[in-house]
Amino acid sequence: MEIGKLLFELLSEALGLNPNYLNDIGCSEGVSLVCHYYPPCPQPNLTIGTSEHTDNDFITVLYQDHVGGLQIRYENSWVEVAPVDGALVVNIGDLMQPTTNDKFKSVKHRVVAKKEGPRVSVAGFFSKFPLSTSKLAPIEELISEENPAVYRETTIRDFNIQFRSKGLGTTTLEHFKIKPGDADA
Ligand SMILES: O=C(O)CCC(=O)C(=O)O
Ligand SMILES: [Fe+2]
Repeated sequence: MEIGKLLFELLSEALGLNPNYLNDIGCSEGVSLVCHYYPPCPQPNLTIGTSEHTDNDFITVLYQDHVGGLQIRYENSWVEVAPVDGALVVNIGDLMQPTTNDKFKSVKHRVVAKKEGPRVSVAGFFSKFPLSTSKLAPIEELISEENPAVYRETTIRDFNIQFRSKGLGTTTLEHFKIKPGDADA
């Protein structure tokens, strides 16, 4: 929780906002921990550890052990995120896009299967209570005539319902994007 709060302060500053902004709107309100255990795989080329996806949260603080296998999508290729002893990986999640009007984009990632192992990782997902009816919309200070809102207003609850109806690896964000003609409707 402490690391998350500090990260949200830094991210607020990077957006040109008051350092408390993202914490005040509840980005660090809750964290859920998911522990993964990847057994050694005799034929890694036939399967995948965790399939390609973006996380359904504001940010993820991830611990991975020394085995490796985490990859992020960068400029149309998969890039290894090599384990660094004592380091945590921080990923931007989907909820950050409607919040920052696409200033921070969620990162696509996956975990490949390996002959070595087992591999253990612990992901801390910073979000709000899944059924929270609190507003999910671009921060007003980040919207202007030159930067109009990319997403329509929704709630954390409705975003999660949409996410769960489609499943991991799909783009929930597309559903909440403002499309040409929406304003006339
Ligand atoms: O095991 C990992 O390193 C990543 C797991 C992951 O992407 C997730 O839990 O969302
Ligand atoms: Fe993930």
